[in-house]
Amino acid sequence: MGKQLHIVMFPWIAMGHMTPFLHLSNKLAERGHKITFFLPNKAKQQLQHSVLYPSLITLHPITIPHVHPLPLGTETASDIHLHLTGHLATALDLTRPEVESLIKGLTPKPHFIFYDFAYWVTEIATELGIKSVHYNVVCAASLAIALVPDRNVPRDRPLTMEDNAQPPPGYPSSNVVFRGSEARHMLLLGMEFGSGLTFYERITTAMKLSDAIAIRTCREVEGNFCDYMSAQYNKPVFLTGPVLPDIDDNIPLEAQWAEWLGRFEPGTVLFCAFGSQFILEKDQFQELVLGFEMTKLPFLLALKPPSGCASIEEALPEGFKERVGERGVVHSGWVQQPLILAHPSVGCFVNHCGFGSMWESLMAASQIVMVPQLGDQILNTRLMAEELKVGVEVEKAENGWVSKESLCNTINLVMDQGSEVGCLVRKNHAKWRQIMVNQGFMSGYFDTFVKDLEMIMGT
Ligand SMILES: O=c1ccn([C@@H]2O[C@H](COP(=O)(O)OP(=O)(O)O[C@H]3O[C@H](CO)[C@@H](O)[C@H](O)[C@H]3O)[C@@H](O)[C@H]2O)c(=O)[nH]1
Repeated sequence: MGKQLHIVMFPWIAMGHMTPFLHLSNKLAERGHKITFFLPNKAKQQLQHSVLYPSLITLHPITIPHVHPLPLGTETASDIHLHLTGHLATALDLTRPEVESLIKGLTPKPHFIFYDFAYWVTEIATELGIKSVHYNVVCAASLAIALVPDRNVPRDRPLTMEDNAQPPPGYPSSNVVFRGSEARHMLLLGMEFGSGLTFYERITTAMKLSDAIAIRTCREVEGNFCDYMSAQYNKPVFLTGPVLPDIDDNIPLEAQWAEWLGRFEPGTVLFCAFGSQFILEKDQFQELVLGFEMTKLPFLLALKPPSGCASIEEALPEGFKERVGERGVVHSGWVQQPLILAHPSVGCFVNHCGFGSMWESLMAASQIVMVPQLGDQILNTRLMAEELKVGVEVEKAENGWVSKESLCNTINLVMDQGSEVGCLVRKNHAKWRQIMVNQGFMSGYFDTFVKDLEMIMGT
């Protein structure tokens, strides 16, 4: 090993950001590097068990100041409704004096600060002679389409759908784009996101001020988008690869799922999960579960109760349980997604194509059906369905509604052994999976990433 690096991690205070920053920390610590990770106290309690190298990784709590109108005690995005998130960004900015004094007190002096939303840490870093790396945990395509200097986001008026219809000049794909009313997902760019900045201003400023941009992706899948980012910001773009946590062989799949999945033939069960964030409306939830019922295949759905419902039981359509019997399970708790995907009975993974699930689906053997909800998930889905052609996106109505027929037909399309589309995506997926699971693929990325860091350290 080369020199031991000391790296400060300061991610946006949302689980969807802190978790992948912690996976990255574990990989760096595995190679002997030291990590100081700043995060709110409650998140520290939640994430402590995921620290694999406690002698090298220190989770350091920071105090999130109260900002009106956030509820008292708010510490992370999970504590609040989406529309309040801008105020949480203001609270993040108010941690600056504490963060500054903590960084100044660290020994040995850190070599790097990794951050995403707290653009101002670069000023602290520059003053202390520390390099700053803007680490991105979403796909390069979503950065390239929305968060580059060449995208025009006017300051003097709200964004319109017309502003968003076209990707920025030189954007390298005509497939990985928003279609029709999906452009509404870009309206967020012009909205205030803490301390009087728009979301666009916050993130592009954060990237402009960095010494390097790092992205949790790989060149094979997103090389053209990474090159575009590098040209737009005129700085190096380093890739970490997917950085998926290793499966711990000592922790088996929970007995209830191992037993239930074990009842079915290999490759026949549908598994569905929509990540940690999104909550469906009740009518859409019911329509989707009816779509699974229509397939006549066994299914395990790990879904949150829809909005306005305290439990899954309360949300299920009338007579659903009696009709599907033992063939279908709708579970509202957390399941071990990677272990379920590794089970031989699972034949199809119906998912929202969050960035974590996207990589996990590529590494799994099952067919892939995608029902994206949020902006980056739509672009991930286009990447998978249109560029790599490894899965199929469920067709939606213009208002975003997914009908039971549409879901059922798409599942049948990939599960039917004779279907042309099913064969094509199976073949392409097998090819990509082979690349990803190849010994040395992930570690190769990581070795290069560490070398990249060492290279800019001396500049
Ligand atoms: O019951 C569950 C549900 C999820 N997971 C795991 O949780 C992670 C979920 O991550 P992801 O697929 O990225 O979904 P979200 O948590 O919804 O991701 C948020 O963060 C991502 C970036 O990190 C964005 O791409 C998404 O749009 C955003 O919703 C994955 O590793 C899953 O294996 C489980 O283990 N069990």
